[in-house]
Amino acid sequence: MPSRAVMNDDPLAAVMAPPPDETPDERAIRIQREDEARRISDAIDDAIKQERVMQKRKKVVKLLLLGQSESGKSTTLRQFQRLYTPSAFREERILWRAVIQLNLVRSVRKILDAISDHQDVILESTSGGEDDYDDNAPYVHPDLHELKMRLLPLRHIEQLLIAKLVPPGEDEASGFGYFPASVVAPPAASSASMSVASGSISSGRYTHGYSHSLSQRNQEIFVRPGMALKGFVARGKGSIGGRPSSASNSMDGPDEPTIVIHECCRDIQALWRDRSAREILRRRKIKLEEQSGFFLDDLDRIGSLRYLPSDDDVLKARLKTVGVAEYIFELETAAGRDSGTEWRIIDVGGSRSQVPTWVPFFDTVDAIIFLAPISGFDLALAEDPSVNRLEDSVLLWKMICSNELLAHVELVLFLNKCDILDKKLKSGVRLSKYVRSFQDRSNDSETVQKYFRAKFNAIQREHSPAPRKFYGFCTSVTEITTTSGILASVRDMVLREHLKRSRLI
Ligand SMILES: Nc1nc2c(ncn2[C@@H]2O[C@H](COP(=O)(O)OP(=O)(O)OP(=O)(O)O)[C@@H](O)[C@H]2O)c(=O)[nH]1
Ligand SMILES: [Mg+2]
Repeated sequence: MPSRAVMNDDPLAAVMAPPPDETPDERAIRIQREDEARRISDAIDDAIKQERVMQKRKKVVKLLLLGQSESGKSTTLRQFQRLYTPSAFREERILWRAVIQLNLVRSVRKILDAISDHQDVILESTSGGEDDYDDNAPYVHPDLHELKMRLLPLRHIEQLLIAKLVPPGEDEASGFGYFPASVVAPPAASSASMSVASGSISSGRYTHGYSHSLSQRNQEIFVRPGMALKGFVARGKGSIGGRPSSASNSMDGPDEPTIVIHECCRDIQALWRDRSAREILRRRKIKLEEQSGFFLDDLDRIGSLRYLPSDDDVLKARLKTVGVAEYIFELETAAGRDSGTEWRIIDVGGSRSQVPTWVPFFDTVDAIIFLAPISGFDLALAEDPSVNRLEDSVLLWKMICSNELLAHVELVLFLNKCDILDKKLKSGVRLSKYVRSFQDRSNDSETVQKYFRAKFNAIQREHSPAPRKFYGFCTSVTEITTTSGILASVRDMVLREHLKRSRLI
């Protein structure tokens, strides 16, 4: 037994030492307590060891979502969450209300701005003409100016919603101007495999001269992963990319935006149905219904004081991503060979300035889902009106296919927004006007999808450093049923290839 003097050198031993006047009974109780503490401590150590072993055994699959801005990356992530962590998705639906309200209010403002810039059309009014809207839509309001005045409170609501969603001091949104979806970009040099026409764009359709002030007034609201102030929070585990925070979105009762939107509902409806307003939009080539975050046809629901976003609403909401974020999914609905797999899905911002931020993830991913929105063949990039969206997608696809770091990474192509493509083609827009190499093929959705699939496949074959399989899907990722099936196939394929690779290693 160490002497008292030696023990005093060790302050811990001094504290732990039994009291000098301990009785035999006290000693027995103390020893019993110490044994119990040791048993608990050993159990904790064992649990930690077991956890480490589990971590080592756990399959981690990394999936990267790539594609230009508005291609549908974050929507695909939301679909993934809806499918595999449904309770988290359901819980978060209410948090999207403010985003959807802002999307709605912005659509209203686009109409009001267009009206302000086109007084002449209001005075002319409209009778007949080549309407591409519902002919039964009543000419509701004889005085659009009066309507505009009545909708003024929405300006304040827009500011309120922005303040609610964007953290203070975050002013980068000003760098992202809105650009009308009907704008046609003059394509730059045609891409090698798919020539995008340049000469066929009539000056009438090339309308990107849309007033500068208007584009500034329509900055897109974005979410920066990791923004944890009062705006958006990109939580890790099981949470969704670009999800709004709950801080100011309680179900306690209708908040100010909900009340004001409810009160303005009839006037918004009148504005949206008004023939003069529709004529102005038509002349300006503004097709709100084809733009992201279009909710004007859902006013009855969204204008309700008790509005709770549906799954479809959450998938249709538009919230731009800036930056990169990794989301960890432990699948709630895991089954069979999926159990124990941890999915890490990386969502990136797709606008041009953000492409360099993708690269650091290239050497650790198992698979990439690349989204090419093929409905954008007649549109310009929001961030660069001189670049055609389809051409930009082709160039990005080529860049990804040819990248040496990705030579052995599985590439899955989503030719996305097929629903919009279908509507566009049915409305009479001819693909051959924009994509010359399409020539005189039939202008129907099926032929067009087949054509794009073949072109993107050819690019992959030509540019991949090593041969690889082509996984190409025609998708509309806002649609629930079709997307569920496709994501299940992708999940199985990625997992299968991942397992094969781990066995090889
Ligand atoms: N109709 C239709 N809309 C879609 C489709 N895919 C995405 N969208 C909508 O398009 C908008 C843009 O989609 P996002 O998922 O935000 O696009 P993103 O690629 O994440 O864009 P960034 O964050 O800017 O890089 C959203 O309002 C979506 O609801 C589709 O297949 N069909
Ligand atoms: Mg996004």
